[in-house]
Amino acid sequence: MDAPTSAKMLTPLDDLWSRIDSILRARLRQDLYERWFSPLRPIALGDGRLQIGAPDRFHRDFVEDHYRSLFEDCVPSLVGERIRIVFAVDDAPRPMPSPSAAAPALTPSSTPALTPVPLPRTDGGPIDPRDSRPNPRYAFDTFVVGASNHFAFAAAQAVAANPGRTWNPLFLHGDSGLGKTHLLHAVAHAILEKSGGRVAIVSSERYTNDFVAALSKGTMDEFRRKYRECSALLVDDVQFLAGKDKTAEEFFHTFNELHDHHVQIVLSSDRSPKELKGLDERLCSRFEWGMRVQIEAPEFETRAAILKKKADVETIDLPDEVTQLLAQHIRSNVRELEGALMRLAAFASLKSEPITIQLARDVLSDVIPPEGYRPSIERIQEEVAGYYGLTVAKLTSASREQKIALPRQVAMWLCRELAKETLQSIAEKFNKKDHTTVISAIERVNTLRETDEGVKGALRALTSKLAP
Ligand SMILES: Nc1ncnc2c1ncn2[C@@H]1O[C@H](COP(=O)(O)OP(=O)(O)OP(=O)(O)O)[C@@H](O)[C@H]1O
Repeated sequence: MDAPTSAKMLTPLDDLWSRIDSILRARLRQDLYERWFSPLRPIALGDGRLQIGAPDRFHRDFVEDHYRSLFEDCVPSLVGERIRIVFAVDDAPRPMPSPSAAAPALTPSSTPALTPVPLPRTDGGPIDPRDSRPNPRYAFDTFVVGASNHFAFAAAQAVAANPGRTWNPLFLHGDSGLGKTHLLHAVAHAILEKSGGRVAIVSSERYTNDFVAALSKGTMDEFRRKYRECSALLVDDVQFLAGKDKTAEEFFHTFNELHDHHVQIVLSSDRSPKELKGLDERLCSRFEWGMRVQIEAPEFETRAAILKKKADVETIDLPDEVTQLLAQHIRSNVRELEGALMRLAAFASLKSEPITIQLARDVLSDVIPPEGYRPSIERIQEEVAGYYGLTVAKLTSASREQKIALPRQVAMWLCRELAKETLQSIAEKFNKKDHTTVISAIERVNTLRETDEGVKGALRALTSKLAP
């Protein structure tokens, strides 16, 4: 981490940062520290928050995803109060560390009062060409392929091998944290390697911000050059274009121009084009012109393989039984799976202990339930009611309306599967006289979970919430 430049004139921010730095430097493995923490620096302290700058957005996202809890654990004890940690991109040139900036001793009593310092401007600035660079960590060879994502992987590789000619656009969709961004960046790398030039890879939020900035500064020509003069355009999370009519219209014209010139377009979204509400139909129908592929939540073996690969890359010594424990309990989001691994590795490093089942259970108690844990029927009823926007009273009523009957059947199925309750006790908690209703509910859900996307999604989301 960049050290403050003068020990004599330490501001509260510099002083706090020196303390955080010396804790992390002293306790973390050196390679971990050098790689992720040394490039960070403090930006501002005040109004109950500490803002930390990372050199680019990949670095920021990684530290935010994986190490936020480390800061949340150590900073409040240094300042003696609750404090919010905010990560931002801060790529201004960094001063050389000064040898006089040795960290002060770590005595809580010498922690200075927190004097607010001005926060940096957040109003944009010139378009940074580096925004369009793909993240080097997201490549095809770091992506683990399994049944849940092999179509998406194959489509991404096909598009990268023959950009603009195979499927244009390629539209990847699926729940959060399942690897859509990873594949987008992998395609961008491969196209850059193959044909050079410039690829424009951007989140739809960034695209929107750039568009708004260009409008207000009168730099539309520059904006259009950025997004139209490229060998591929890859836009992440296009669902955020919904409701932003002017931006979506500009994107529509960009899409048409690139498509007409056989420039590859790759898009990702958390839902399919048909489900994109609030977005011009002409645009949504264009999203279906090429290939649309859904990425599903990875199955157990893929989750375990992802953990193994990640541990290899980060040189983390991860025993098989801990891999299995994590893969068994963290099911629906690879980002959370990776986050758990990194949190575990950081704590093992801080405590100078090897990674064991016990350490995993201690550190990850929020995502790994105690052995033998089963949710109660009441908890299942609450979660199911919340998921479907009902009250528990409605869920357990005698109503036969489909919008209540289906959630009730889902809840009964979960009570049997997760809570392992008897048919009779489930019937009682749903105000049914006998258990034949429960049997029919379970049979219906068993059929629907094979055929109905809505039920499949509900069971996945509810299971991961109730039995993490
Ligand atoms: N199959 C996989 N193999 C290796 N890493 C994966 C895989 N799937 C996801 N990841 C990793 O999980 C993390 C989250 O993935 P990513 O950001 O691509 O998800 P996403 O689908 O774009 O999520 P969101 O919709 O929230 O943006 C990344 O670090 C990514 O490298």
